[in-house]
Amino acid sequence: MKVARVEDIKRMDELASTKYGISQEILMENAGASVARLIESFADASGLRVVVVAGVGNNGGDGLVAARHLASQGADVNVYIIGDLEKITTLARINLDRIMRMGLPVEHVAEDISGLSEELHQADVVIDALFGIGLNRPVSGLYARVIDAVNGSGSLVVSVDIPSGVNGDTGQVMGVAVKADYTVTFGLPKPGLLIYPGAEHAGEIYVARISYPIELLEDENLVIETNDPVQLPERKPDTHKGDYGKALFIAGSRRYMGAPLFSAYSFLLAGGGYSRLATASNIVPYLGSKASEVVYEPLLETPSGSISYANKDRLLELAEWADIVAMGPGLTTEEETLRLVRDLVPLIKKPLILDGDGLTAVAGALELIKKREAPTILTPHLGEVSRLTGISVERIREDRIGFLRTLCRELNSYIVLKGAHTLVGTPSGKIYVNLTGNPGMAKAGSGDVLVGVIAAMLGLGLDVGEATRMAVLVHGYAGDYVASLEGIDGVTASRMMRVLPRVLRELRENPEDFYRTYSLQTL
Ligand SMILES: NC(=O)C1=CN([C@@H]2O[C@H](COP(=O)(O)OP(=O)(O)OC[C@H]3O[C@@H](n4cnc5c(N)ncnc54)[C@H](OP(=O)(O)O)[C@@H]3O)[C@@H](O)[C@H]2O)[C@H](O)CC1
Ligand SMILES: [K+]
Repeated sequence: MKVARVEDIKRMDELASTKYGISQEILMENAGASVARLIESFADASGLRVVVVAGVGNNGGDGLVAARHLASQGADVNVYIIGDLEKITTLARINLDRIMRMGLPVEHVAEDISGLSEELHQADVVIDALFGIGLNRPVSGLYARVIDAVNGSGSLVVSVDIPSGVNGDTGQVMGVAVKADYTVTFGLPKPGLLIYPGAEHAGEIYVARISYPIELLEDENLVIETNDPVQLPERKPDTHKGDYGKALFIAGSRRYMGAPLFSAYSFLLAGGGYSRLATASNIVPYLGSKASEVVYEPLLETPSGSISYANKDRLLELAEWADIVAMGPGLTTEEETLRLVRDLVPLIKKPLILDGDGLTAVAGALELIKKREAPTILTPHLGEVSRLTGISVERIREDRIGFLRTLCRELNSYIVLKGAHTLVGTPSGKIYVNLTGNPGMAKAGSGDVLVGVIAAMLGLGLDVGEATRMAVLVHGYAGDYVASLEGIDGVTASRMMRVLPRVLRELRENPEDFYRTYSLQTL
């Protein structure tokens, strides 16, 4: 499903009326009606005590339309308007007029919110229609007090379009924000509903169809979309291991033995063909006993047990043999090893996955990545991408998607920006918001499994963009699968690795289960 930023929605609105003659009034009527419809789907409207908290913009207008629909179904609706009535929009004014003529109790809250607070506590349902995509500054004063009162009401809260106070594009809370049980968003989901903390404020998201033409909903100019599964290529009967990708993993050290194991073995468990692990010779016997299907290339070590620079030529030979190269997991930050990584990055003429210490090696030396011809996939978490670019985590959090789009273009790379939710960016500036995964996965080793799965998706024959985003989806799905079996605290890299084959079988045989679990509901 496409995801629409505020600017996208404004363009869609413009086109809806200029190109199709679909007026804002029609859109508002459908929007408000969809909010009422959601509420009627879980509660009998007659006698239902509903409090609508409406701003003076069109978000408020939607709330007033919902008030009218619910009242006409017999609900007991009280409406509170917050804001300067001099600035009320035309459409909000028209709908305010309609409900007043219907005799609905409407109160304009200027300063004292005691009446409103009392009503909020008595309400069965509160409709939050203060701000939507028009939020353009931190919430303060009376609005902040009203939002606190809504959050403290203990009533079920339905937010109109976006929980008021959440930035629709970035998911940041602008001072204070409504914590909703449900959000009914119009036309297409906004990024801020899918990125934390906005995602946490949205509750269950329903995407309401309000009669935008399909062409607008699927417009190629919409650069963000939810990360939906791609069709996995069939494993043909008459094939041999080389057909599913020959992957070279340059990983591990005497200190980190799990990382190379998780990445090289996950590749095989996610369908990869030939897994070759070039690692510190000292740990090969141990790893060999853990994963005998992996082929090992013992490497010369530094005194502290990291991969030494002397291996450079041998590694370039191995890269020639491979279809895919992954470099970084568990390498350590020993200077000699980082120098080796920096020298290898521009010389490896195959798709290269850079993770963990491999990213540390190129931090501040991004031209090494820019001058690569073969595809590059980077898999940083927030801290790593901050080190990589020198931009603070706080700055990145202000606009993750904008930051990622710029970085992918600059580095001509596919970048997995791990987090909640993980984002996948492509060099052409497309962004995929991944909806699988859970906080239990934020553990050592989890990222190493992802490296192996990306290599496996490439080995299965997906193109780089599809392979990267499908791997992120599979990885999160595996994490959710283990969390459902073991509880969220039991999600470990080895458990995730073990369930990879089952997750792939699920995606091959029952993709509808995926959609049922992860797709945003439409209304
Ligand atoms: N195309 C659609 O998706 C449809 C959208 N609809 C609904 O319309 C809103 C957007 O309505 P809009 O009037 O543009 O803005 P809001 O209602 O979100 O905000 C109202 C005004 O509030 C002011 N504002 C912004 N931030 C703050 C703040 N922190 N404190 C106080 N006031 C604030 C701002 O006006 P200013 O003049 O003060 O800047 C906003 O304009 C959309 O979300 C949907 O719900 C249509 O009804 C259906 C189709
Ligand atoms: K709202």
